[in-house]
Amino acid sequence: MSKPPVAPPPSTVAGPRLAARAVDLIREYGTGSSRVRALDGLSVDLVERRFTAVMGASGSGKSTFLHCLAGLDRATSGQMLLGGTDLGALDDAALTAIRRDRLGFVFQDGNLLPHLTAGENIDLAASLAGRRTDRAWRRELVERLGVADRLRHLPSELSGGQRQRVAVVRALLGRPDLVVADEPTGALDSESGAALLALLRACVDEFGQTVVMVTHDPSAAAVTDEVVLLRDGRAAGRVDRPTRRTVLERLGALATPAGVVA
Ligand SMILES: Nc1ncnc2c1ncn2[C@@H]1O[C@H](COP(=O)(O)OP(=O)(O)OP(=O)(O)O)[C@@H](O)[C@H]1O
Repeated sequence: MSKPPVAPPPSTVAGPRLAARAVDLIREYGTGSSRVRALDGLSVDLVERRFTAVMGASGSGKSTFLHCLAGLDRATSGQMLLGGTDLGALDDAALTAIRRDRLGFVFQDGNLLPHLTAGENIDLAASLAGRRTDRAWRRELVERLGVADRLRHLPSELSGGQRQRVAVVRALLGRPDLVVADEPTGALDSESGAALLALLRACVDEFGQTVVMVTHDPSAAAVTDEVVLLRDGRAAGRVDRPTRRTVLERLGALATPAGVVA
């Protein structure tokens, strides 16, 4: 007896392999009259081994999407697929395991634990997971990000930009398949921002990782392979091989009512 056809998981669909796919994602916060729909039927494909920027006006749902993508938040409905795994179908323990094994997340504010030194923050995930740290890779990361001399300091003794860079080391140390970064250059001066973007670029080009980054900065977006635009919690087009100029144009068009391009 022949089995009914089963849809292939996204990572085996012909064409570029997908690192992740959002399907009709809805995320609501609050109830009743205070209910906010942060994501309103968002569908997005994220191609593996590509550097993707997520852009859109303030409040368009970028951070909410990133949190769903990284398994830090659950959608109200719709699917968030990581490879072939539907994150919404996982219990908390399985979700934690995926975050630990496959994801690196850089938060807007660094999100370091205040009572641990920068170095201890960097090593915490590996030691909790009982994993051995790749010392050479750790040394390369702290040097490339310019925090080698700050590792014995508490987060409160670091600048915002240093905290951000320590958080990047922490996120990249385990060589996760998917690196998710929420405005990683937001707190950095232009030189540190450029070094960080070059490192994220290297994650894709040299190490075969997938990077997804929320940014408001068209120059940062120009370092990526592709920009996904959001508007009012929905997909509002993409910019392939973006330049600062094409990104600015598309963001400008998005700001007008007729500007949504599928
Ligand atoms: N925890 C929450 N509780 C209630 N509303 C929320 C929550 N998180 C986000 N929102 C709302 O959802 C919408 C989308 O927010 P989100 O932070 O995803 O947007 P964003 O595009 O990342 O914005 P920004 O560029 O300003 O960071 C906004 O209207 C926001 O106020």
